[in-house]
Amino acid sequence: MHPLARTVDAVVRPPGSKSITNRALLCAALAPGTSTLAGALFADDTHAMVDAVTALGATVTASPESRTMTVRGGGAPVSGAVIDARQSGTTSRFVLPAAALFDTRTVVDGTSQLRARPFAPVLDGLRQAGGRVEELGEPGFLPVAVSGPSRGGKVHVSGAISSQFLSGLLMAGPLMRDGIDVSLTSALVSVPYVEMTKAVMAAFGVTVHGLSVSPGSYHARTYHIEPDASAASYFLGAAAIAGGRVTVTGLGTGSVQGDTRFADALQRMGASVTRTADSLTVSSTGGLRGIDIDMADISDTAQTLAAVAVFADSPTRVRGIGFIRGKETNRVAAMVTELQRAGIDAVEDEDGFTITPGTPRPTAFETYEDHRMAMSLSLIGLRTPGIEILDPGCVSKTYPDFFADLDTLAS
Ligand SMILES: O=C(O)C1=C[C@@H](OP(=O)(O)O)[C@@H](O)[C@H](O)C1
Ligand SMILES: C=C(OP(=O)(O)O)C(=O)O
Repeated sequence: MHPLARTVDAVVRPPGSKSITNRALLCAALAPGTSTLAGALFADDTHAMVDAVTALGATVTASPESRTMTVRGGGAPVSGAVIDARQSGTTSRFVLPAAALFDTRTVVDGTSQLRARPFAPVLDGLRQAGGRVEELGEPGFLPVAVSGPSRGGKVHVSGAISSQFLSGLLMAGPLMRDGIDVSLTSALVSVPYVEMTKAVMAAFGVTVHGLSVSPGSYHARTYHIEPDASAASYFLGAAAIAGGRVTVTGLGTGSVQGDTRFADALQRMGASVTRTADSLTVSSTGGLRGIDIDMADISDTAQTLAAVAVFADSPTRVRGIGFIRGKETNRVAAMVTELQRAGIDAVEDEDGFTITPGTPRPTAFETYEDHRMAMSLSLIGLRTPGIEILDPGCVSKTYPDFFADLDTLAS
């Protein structure tokens, strides 16, 4: 990577939201009729979901050039379906309850990385809802076989390690005989993602009251997907690090993505933020200060903030994100280890990390098969010479063209 020669002044539009694309694919697959998803993300995680809903009986026609997916929904899985969710948490956690709507047996599996991530809360929830669950490996982990039909009703689920379990149960809920009524047994992390689930379900004709949904049906429709706000965090972070201005289009004040709040964190650090109905702009003249911030709601942007924190003039403490140790990698340990590798004083805390600003030395960063390690650490290369990102191809999980788009900041 080469540091930027000057401040940035760019307008970018990241690809479609992974989280919205995967929710819309599932809701469309459960809706009789044909839906059109415009602005969809084409990346490993959404390809995994396309394959998953196809195994559940949907027909998906994808057109990468026009960023459109057409979904004929309302089908049923063939007997003995095996779904490979690859590295995708959303795909795996969302399709398990959907597969358990049907009386056929479906196996859900993934890469060794996904096999190491937790699944117990959604499996417990499914059992309470009357689904049959067989853990084919270690209890609480993939691979898992499910069958139904789940009758639904009252279920108690932990929200402490992921909100995806709750989102998956809610999306299958209207097709359960008794609907579903979820009670949380702990505080919920990643709360805005549950609001997003409700918003996408509502768009496909299903209303969730609190965490309760009555029996009903989804309705096919044309649905427009916003650009990905987590992906946008790298460009907004770049404006803070390099100075200058970046506008992200398509992420307006009405966005359903909590990660747009990353801009508020940058504002607290001293950047300026402007929001319009269709855009989000961060500008900075330098002089960032460290902050103390709870990122439990927006944890996919914690690594981005860590990269920005390196260039502030006082330490940054990120709290509330202990649960990101169970993501693609142990993100708390990985970020601290890599910043230390660059000579930065970074310390792991029980619920996050503390980063003291410094001057990074030239470093080849390990990325741990974690797209967000690669994308966030690349921001350090915007200011520091001699930064190399190892295994850069891991960004294909959510953003295959990331490095090409990052290069546009230099033009
Ligand atoms: O529901 C979703 O689309 C997501 C929820 C979050 O996960 P957790 O709820 O596991 O924190 C987030 O990290 C992930 O990238 C996408
Ligand atoms: C945690 C992530 O993804 P998932 O849980 O969907 O695999 C992510 O994209 O940062």
